[in-house]
Amino acid sequence: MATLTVPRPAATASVPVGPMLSMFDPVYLGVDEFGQPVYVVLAYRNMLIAGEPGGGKSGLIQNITAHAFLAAGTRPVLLDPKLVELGMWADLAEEFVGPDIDHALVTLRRVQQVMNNRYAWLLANGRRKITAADGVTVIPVILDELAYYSATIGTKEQQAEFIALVRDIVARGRACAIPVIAATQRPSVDIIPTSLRDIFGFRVAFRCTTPNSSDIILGHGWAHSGFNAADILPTNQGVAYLIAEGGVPALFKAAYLRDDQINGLVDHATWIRTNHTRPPAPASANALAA
Ligand SMILES: Nc1ncnc2c1ncn2[C@@H]1O[C@H](COP(=O)(O)OP(=O)(O)OP(=O)(O)O)[C@@H](O)[C@H]1O
Repeated sequence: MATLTVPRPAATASVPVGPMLSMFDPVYLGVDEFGQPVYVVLAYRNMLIAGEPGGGKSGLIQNITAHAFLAAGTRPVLLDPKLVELGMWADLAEEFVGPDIDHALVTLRRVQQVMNNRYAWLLANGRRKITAADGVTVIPVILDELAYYSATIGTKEQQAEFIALVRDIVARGRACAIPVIAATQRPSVDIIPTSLRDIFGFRVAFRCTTPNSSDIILGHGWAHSGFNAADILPTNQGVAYLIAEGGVPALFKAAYLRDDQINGLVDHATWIRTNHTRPPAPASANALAA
């Protein structure tokens, strides 16, 4: 049974930064109701994040993305139809997919192939899962707005293939260091059927409009037992329920990175990953915005 890791570090404990971080380390998400830090280990678990627009999903995704890029031995794959939520990391990503279903499908097929290769390697070595000691890169697949690819753009066949690929990577990726972190602002059964929801080891419910949507994320019956994301005030952005497989939902407030802080982290990650500083924005981009 997975449980939330909420360590209480000594006052003198230092924060691991830069190349010492690993995707096998606990990822900092924010603080719980008692002001204690909330960490989760994502190398072997997938995370589903859902809630109404403006609740704070992208803020949480940003924390996880920053950890992924500051960690050594990761090749994050990003899918962001809005472009701007994860776009600042695009140059460092293994692949960055915008609002393009063909690109999304090609990318996920590639990830699936890597996953199949890793399973073949595990089988050949009589092993069942990849560990940090194997030195294999972790490929976090970070997806901001699942519903865009599964219900908004593309043909029915493309949407179905997209969902089948996500489902397969969520189901099999965790043993071979390919965790999926997926967000959606549409917590409804057509977007998150129970069979898909239940294979996400961690689920996060930001404010929802109804107790039913809250249950679609956390699991049936939690709203009735008092764990109801519809009770989170709209003004309390960043607050969410987190449930780990087999556990009980717990309220927490996600840490929030401002744009200038994200840019500072991108600069730092660029330096540690490429040994170069980040080039300034092209003049053409500035002209477009004028
Ligand atoms: N953890 C947080 N602490 C404080 N403020 C937050 C936090 N998370 C989000 N906010 C505020 O709420 C706004 C919306 O957050 P965010 O973009 O993350 O929501 P979202 O759920 O991703 O919305 P959408 O579905 O439209 O993308 C932010 O611009 C910020 O002002």
